[in-house]
Amino acid sequence: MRILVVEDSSVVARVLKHMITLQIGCTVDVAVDLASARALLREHEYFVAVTDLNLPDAPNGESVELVLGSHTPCIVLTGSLDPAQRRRLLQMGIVDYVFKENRFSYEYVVKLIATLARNRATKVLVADDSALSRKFVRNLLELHLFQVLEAEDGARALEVLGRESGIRLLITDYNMPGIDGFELILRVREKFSREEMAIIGLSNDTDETLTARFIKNGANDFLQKPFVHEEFHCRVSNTLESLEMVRKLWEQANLDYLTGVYNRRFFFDKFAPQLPTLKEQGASFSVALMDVDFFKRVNDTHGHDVGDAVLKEFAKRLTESLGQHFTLARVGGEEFAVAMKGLDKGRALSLMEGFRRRIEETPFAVATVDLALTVSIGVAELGDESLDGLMKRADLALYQAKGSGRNRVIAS
Ligand SMILES: Nc1nc2c(ncn2[C@@H]2O[C@H](COP(=O)(O)OP(=O)(O)OP(=O)(O)O)[C@@H](O)[C@H]2O)c(=O)[nH]1
Repeated sequence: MRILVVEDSSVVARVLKHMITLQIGCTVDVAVDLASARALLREHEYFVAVTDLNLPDAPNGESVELVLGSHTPCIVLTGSLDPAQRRRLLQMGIVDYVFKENRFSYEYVVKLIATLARNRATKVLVADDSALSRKFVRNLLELHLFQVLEAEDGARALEVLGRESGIRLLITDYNMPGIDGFELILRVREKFSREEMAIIGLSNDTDETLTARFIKNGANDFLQKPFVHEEFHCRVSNTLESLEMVRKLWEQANLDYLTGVYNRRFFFDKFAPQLPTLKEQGASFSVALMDVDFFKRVNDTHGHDVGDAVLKEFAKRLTESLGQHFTLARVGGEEFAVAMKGLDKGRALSLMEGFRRRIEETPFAVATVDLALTVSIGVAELGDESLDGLMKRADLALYQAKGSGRNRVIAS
């Protein structure tokens, strides 16, 4: 990623270059006037250009025209801006403008660049029955490099959400034929939690209770139409920032910090409440509990770091073996559990036997050592018991596998 800074003040240019290089880790070129900016833009493709509005050879914002003319997203730095200039710059399609006031202004620029880089991978769905309104919102989002999808009503929005994975933000109008904004949010929240997707409501309805109603229905924020560019972008970026924060908290609570697989808490929270229904339906459900054999020796001989790397590799191999169908968690130090919905004892046993064999056949290449390791596994199929009871039976089977020589799978 390459960034262009067009700035005649050597102090400002140096500060910006330093901060961007340090915090974003990309190459920064500096142009001190329009002529050198033109030459650099000819030579390189830039992810974004941060440009001063007034340069010695371009006193009237010609640098903005130059940058936008080369299809490069443009952030404008300026000492001041009157309302007419502001309107003109926004119409031209700049990403944002920043006043050169203090160090927080430069921090804002760096944060904005980092946000733009993230936005490139962020999908946003816009649901609105007005084509004009959709286009307006799409343009604003595309200026900030989002991947934008559109739906002309609530039903189509649900269709898109069913077919496209990874949509992080839904922006929905209130008044739409068929499924309106409220109903759409309710339906979306049945499938997507607040950790998975953020929602912003829009409306030009003057009902002053709308904001609260949208938020009570599951939206994260609400915008009254018509809105100004700056407010739209602030709301979108705040909403996505809080989504990111909620997601991080969720990850800290539910994922194992070392291997990245689910943790014990997630495993029990997810499956304990499901067991009564699975029993009622007569569905097959098995669990496996596994433990790397003589793992203490790995730590004792090669050190804790190598032990950690083995656990990571073990979790990776197990994830690959299981595919999307089954759930894996690290439930203890070197102990992993697998939940296998739809598998009876026999099928669970053969799946685990395949995995045991693969561990035995392929040594772990960690740091400079090749470690031949094995795993013992206990399997149990759901009977008339709680998840605790089922896990205890799998644990007993694992204990038997250890006791009868290790490197084997035993079903209870
Ligand atoms: N490197 C590393 N080691 C861990 C971690 N958690 C637990 N352990 C180690 O795992 C080892 C478990 O050893 P034991 O329970 O005695 O069993 P074992 O050596 O695996 O032998 P068996 O299970 O009887 O085959 C201990 O040395 C723990 O310190 C971890 O997060 N990282």
